[in-house]
Amino acid sequence: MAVIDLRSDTVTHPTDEMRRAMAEAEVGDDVFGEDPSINALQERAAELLGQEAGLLTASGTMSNLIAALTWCSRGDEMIMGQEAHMFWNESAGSSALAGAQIRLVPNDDNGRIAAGDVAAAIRDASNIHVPASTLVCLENTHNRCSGGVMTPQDTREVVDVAHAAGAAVHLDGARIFNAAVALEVPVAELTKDVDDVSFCLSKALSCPVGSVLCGSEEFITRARKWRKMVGGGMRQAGVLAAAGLVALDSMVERLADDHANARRLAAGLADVDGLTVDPDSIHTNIVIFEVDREAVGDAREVIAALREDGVLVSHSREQSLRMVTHRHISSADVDEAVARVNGTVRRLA
Ligand SMILES: Cc1ncc(COP(=O)(O)O)c(CN[C@H](C(=O)O)[C@H](C)O)c1O
Repeated sequence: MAVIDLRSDTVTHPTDEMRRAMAEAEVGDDVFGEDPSINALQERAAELLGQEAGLLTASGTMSNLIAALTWCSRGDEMIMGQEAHMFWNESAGSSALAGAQIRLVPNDDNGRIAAGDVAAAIRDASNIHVPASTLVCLENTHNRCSGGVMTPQDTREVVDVAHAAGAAVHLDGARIFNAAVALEVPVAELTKDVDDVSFCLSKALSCPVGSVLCGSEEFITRARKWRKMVGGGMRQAGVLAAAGLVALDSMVERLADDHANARRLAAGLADVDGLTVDPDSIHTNIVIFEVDREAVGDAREVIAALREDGVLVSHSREQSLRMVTHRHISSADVDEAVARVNGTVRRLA
């Protein structure tokens, strides 16, 4: 039985076109700024996102950490949503390495944080007891909030409040192209107003490795040094950048297919006794659903049972599981996955 892997869009493999481009990539030593493929990707990414410059990093986690290191001094405070990936899934890097305290504000069901909540969280650093609020972090789309999207207006409202208080805004845009496709807006509409933004090449865009951090020339100059410090300086990594250039050319529009499959998946799961999900809440490629403990069982036991039946899912919160659609998941795979989930749930009930 073929396994249906819905754990994440991080499981995607490079396309044949990417592999050809990787093999033929023009390369150089990127520590000296001499890799033509990396330079082309960084310039292309910055232009697409309405920023001045870009920096290839090894991962979204590295990009987010470099943003914290660049904007924050030790003892500063970073404001972010209580469900932020930077708070839940990055090994406390911003605190451990950047020495910044994290201040949480509520996320709504879509993963948005409210400008009013950010304004209320800004600290009065003139008081000797109080840390300075130097960075506000956004996430679009939102991982733990079912792939929810922030609109350009949502983004500008938070940026205006942060800037009024002298804080910078970092956008964790791991899946920013999913947001742009779902909203049917140019990606720059979602990224041009923030102070820096990272997006992942290695998720739904299907590259084997990497993210690109974009911002002002001055920010990127400082970020490049922090990247070097954390060991992220790379040599002939143009073989990776070449895949990124292919991704930006060929893998963005198709994200709408992943979104349609996610809605199809949610509609199927909604009909399974013991599972709860609202198909109308699915806007991109992430489906988070609730498992009734009494009717079905503990979420982690359900993950194990689904694995036995050939469906791989990931854990989200308490009794919630997550499925993520991507280029290796067809609509037929979605229907087969729902049928298998039905069988598993009946077996456990
Ligand atoms: C919003 C966001 N920002 C940053 C990252 C980190 O990217 P990587 O370090 O995995 O490249 C992720 C990865 N998310 C991964 C996944 O979704 O499977 C896991 C949970 O880390 C992310 O979802």
